[in-house]
Order: sequence, then C-alpha cells, then structure tokens
Amino acid sequence: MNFAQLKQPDLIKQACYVNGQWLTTESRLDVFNPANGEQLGHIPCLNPPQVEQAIHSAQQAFNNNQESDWPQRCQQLLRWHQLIMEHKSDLAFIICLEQGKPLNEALAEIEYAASFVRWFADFRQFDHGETLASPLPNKQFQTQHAPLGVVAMITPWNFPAAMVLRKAAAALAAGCTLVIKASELTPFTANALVELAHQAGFPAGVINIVSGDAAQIGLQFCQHGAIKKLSFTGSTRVGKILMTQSAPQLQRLSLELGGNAPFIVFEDADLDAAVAGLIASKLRNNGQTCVASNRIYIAKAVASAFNEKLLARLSALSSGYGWQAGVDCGPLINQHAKTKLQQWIKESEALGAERVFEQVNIASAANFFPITVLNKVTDEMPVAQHELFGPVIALQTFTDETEAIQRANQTGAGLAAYCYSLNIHRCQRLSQQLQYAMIGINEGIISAAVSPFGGINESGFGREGSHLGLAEYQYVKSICYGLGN
Ligand SMILES: NC(=O)c1ccc[n+]([C@@H]2O[C@H](COP(=O)([O-])OP(=O)(O)OC[C@H]3O[C@@H](n4cnc5c(N)ncnc54)[C@H](O)[C@@H]3O)[C@@H](O)[C@H]2O)c1
Ligand SMILES: N[C@@H](CC=O)C(=O)O
Repeated sequence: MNFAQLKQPDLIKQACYVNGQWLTTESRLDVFNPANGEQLGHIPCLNPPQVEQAIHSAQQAFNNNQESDWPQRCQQLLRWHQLIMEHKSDLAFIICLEQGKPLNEALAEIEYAASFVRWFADFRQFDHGETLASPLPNKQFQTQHAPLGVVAMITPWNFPAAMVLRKAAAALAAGCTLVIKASELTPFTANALVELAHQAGFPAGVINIVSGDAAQIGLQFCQHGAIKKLSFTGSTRVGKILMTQSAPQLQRLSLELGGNAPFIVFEDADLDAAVAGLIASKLRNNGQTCVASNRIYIAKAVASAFNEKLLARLSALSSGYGWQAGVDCGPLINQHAKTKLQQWIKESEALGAERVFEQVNIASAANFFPITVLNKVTDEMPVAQHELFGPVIALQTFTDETEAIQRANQTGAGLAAYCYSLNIHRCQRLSQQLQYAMIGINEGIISAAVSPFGGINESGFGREGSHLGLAEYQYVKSICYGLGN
C-alpha cells in the first residue's frame, strides 16, 4: 500500500516549503507506515541556516502584509477550504497510511480540520476593535486587533491535519505568517495541506514548512527574535522544555498538552449511551487522543451492568489496516507506544488489576495492540496515573458523587472530563466542580471549531478554535486620539 494510489500523487511532497518553493536536501529522515512498517518516503533534515531562511521569508511576507490585504487573505482561506474538501479522499488516504487510523476516521479528521479554515475565514470578518466611551471631552479611545507577526507552530502525529489547521487557519486569519514544523512521523499530510495552500494562492513566504531535528528546530524557534509566538501541541514533557527555552525572549506561547480525562458514569445514567460515549471518546484514533477518557469511574450500583454492556460492544470491534473496509481500530504509532502500555498493564496487574477482556480480532503486524479492559483498577496504579494513549480501558468504581468528583480532580492534568447522568442538577454541579477546561456531559465527542479547545494546569494554556483561537494570534492596540481643547 503506497501513495501511488492517490488520485493526485503529486500532493506527496518529500520536501520543505520555503518562500513559495519546495526545497529538498541530501540529508533526510525516513517515514514509515505504522501499520505494516513499510517505508513511505522521506523528508528533508534541514540545517539551522535553512530553517533561518524559512523564518526570514515569513518575516519578509509579514512586512509586506497590510491590513487592507484582508479581502485577498479571506479569499485565499476560502479557496484553501474548498481545495481541501475537493481532495478530502486523497488527504484521508495519506493520514491513513502515515498515521494508521481507519479511512472513515481519517475522512472525519479532514472535515473537522477543514472546518477551522472555514470558521476562521468567516469569523474574522466580524472581528473588530472598539471605540470606547471616553471619560474626557478632549480624548477619544479606540482599540484595534493587530496580528502578532511571524508565528511558529509545532504539531504532533495523532491528528496530522487537524492540529496543523486549527493553528494555521487562526494565525492566517489574524494576518500572521507561519513557519510550521509538523511531526516527522506524519509529515505528508501537512505537506499536502501546504501544497493546497500554495494552489489556493497564498503569496510566497506566508506559509513555510520545515522538518529536521525537532529539538534543534524547537530551540531555534524559541530563540529567534522574529518569532513573536510559538504555538505547540504535544506532550507535557516537550511543552515544558519549550516554555523554559522561550522564557528569556518572553515569547508568547500556546501549549496544548497531554490529558488524563476522567469518565464518570452515575447510577442514574443511560448506560447504553454511556457505553457508546466511552467507546467514542476512548477508542477514537485507537485511544491516541489528548481528550481520550483515561480513568473510568463507574458507580458501584451499576458497575456490573455497565461492564457487561461494554464487553458486548467491544467484542464486535476489529483492529486492522485502516485502508481495509470495516476496520474499527488501527495500529499504535510505534513500538515505543506499545512497550509503554504493556509495561503499565503489567505493573498495574501486579498491584491487583484484573484483565477482563482482551481483543482477539486483531492484525498480527508489530504495532497492533488489542483493546484491553482492566477491572479493579485504583488511582495509584500506572494505568490511572499515566496518559495511556492506547486502547486500554481502566475501570474503577466509586460510591457517591463527592467521592467521584474528588477522585476525578486528583490529577495534574486539566484538559477534558466526561460524566453521564440523567439528573440535570447533578450535571450542573459536575460542570461547576470538575476542574477541567472541557467537559462532556452525556457526550463523548466534544470538539468543534466553534468551541474553545485547550487545557489548564499540566495540560497547558491557550485556546484553539472559537473567537479565543483568533485572539491567540493578535495583540490589542489601545489608541488615544487627542481632540484638541
Ligand atoms: N491538548 C491538545 O490539543 C493536544 C492535541 C493532540 C495531542 N496532544 C498531546 O500530544 C502528545 C502526543 O503527541 P506526540 O507524541 O507527537 O508529542 P511530542 O511532544 O513528542 O511531539 C510533538 C511535536 O513536538 C516535536 N518535538 C519533540 N521534541 C521536541 C523538542 N525538544 N523541541 C521541540 N519540538 C519537539 C515533535 O517532533 C512533534 O512535532 C500527547 O501527550 C497528547 O495528549 C495534545
Ligand atoms: N482529538 C483532539 C485533538 C487531540 O488529540 C480534538 O478533538 O481536536
């Protein structure tokens, strides 16, 4: 299985895009299909002067950009959205091959990713400063929303299109220019999106994409005076490195980091809906989602009924190659992800967890991992302490609401939380008392372009999507007009 099967194979760029040109180098990084280990291609490993060229071209393009250019930028965004939708089956196939998720999920990711481009192009037209009521007769006060300048973005492999477009669309709508470093595990989706941006008519230098040594490029972004903001999505570990590195420049940062979402099912929940919600939130992208439910708390009174329904639904799911019909889960991204999960399961079993389900209907290639359900988990076990990022469902029980809330809040992370109950008062209490930035109430899939996405605490800061996502790439200018005497 390879990219030759694309309707438009020239969407595959084994290159970086700098100042409107695709650039290749002798030095390369190889890219593999996580499902079968086959090499898919390679991307350049740029050296610091080549990365500098990309930053410089973004700076030049920003200097040439005027607020009056917005109508053209808006047209470019709308054209980009249209091209992405026209090529969605090819783009989904690229995601499926380099990231592993099933084609239907990859297609859903493209539509979700494209929705940010459309949303920011539309919303920006209504974004404006204000004229303020002046307390002084001889002065008038106004605010303007100004673009920050050159923005660097570093994105992960789990949503190779959505994580790029959620940032890029907002920054472009704000009037910024970009240097993107996508994950080296999934570069071809980002490159194809940039090729479509090129076709949509963005001028040279407005969008640049680089690849190479991640740590070195990250450091270069953090230390570069021309880069006014760094927007990062990835692990908490790397987020902390970037924050430390960028502190001396007081560079603006958005950090979209890892989660450890509680999923609470109360005795008054619709159990079928709760099982469906858990499967949706836990097994989307085979568990490799920052908002995936991680610690599953079920009220003691309904635990055995819930578990029975859950295992019945899980038995019908299959794992396999994403490009084959009827596949529910793809592989993990690499061997490291698999070894980590095996280790945490083993350590948790040694502490008393019981394996009550292990999927049998699964492809035999190296990175596949069976959907696994553990019962009798406790909060101290590794499967509850770590962001699992895989298809492992760690079940715990609780006695009452106070206990559930207290245990759910007992983590450093603060991204997403979920609860299922048909009691409206309880749902309102939970929405107030769960200390998470995003809460799903009787719902397992919570993201949309219109809604602010982001975390608190160890899950980072900054918001993507929504009007707040645009503000991340702007600064507010306050203007005071003297009106004479
Ligand atoms: N909160 C969110 O919106 C969100 C969304 C998706 C993923 N995530 C998180 O991302 C993680 C999974 O992604 P990952 O494994 O690609 O994360 P990662 O932190 O390993 O890598 C993310 C990106 O950072 C780059 N990188 C790695 N080391 C770096 C360094 N020293 N300096 C600069 N860049 C560096 C990588 O090349 C990649 O592009 C999970 O923790 C997940 O929860 C969060
Ligand atoms: N799945 C998230 C991204 C994090 O993994 C989303 O819904 O946008």
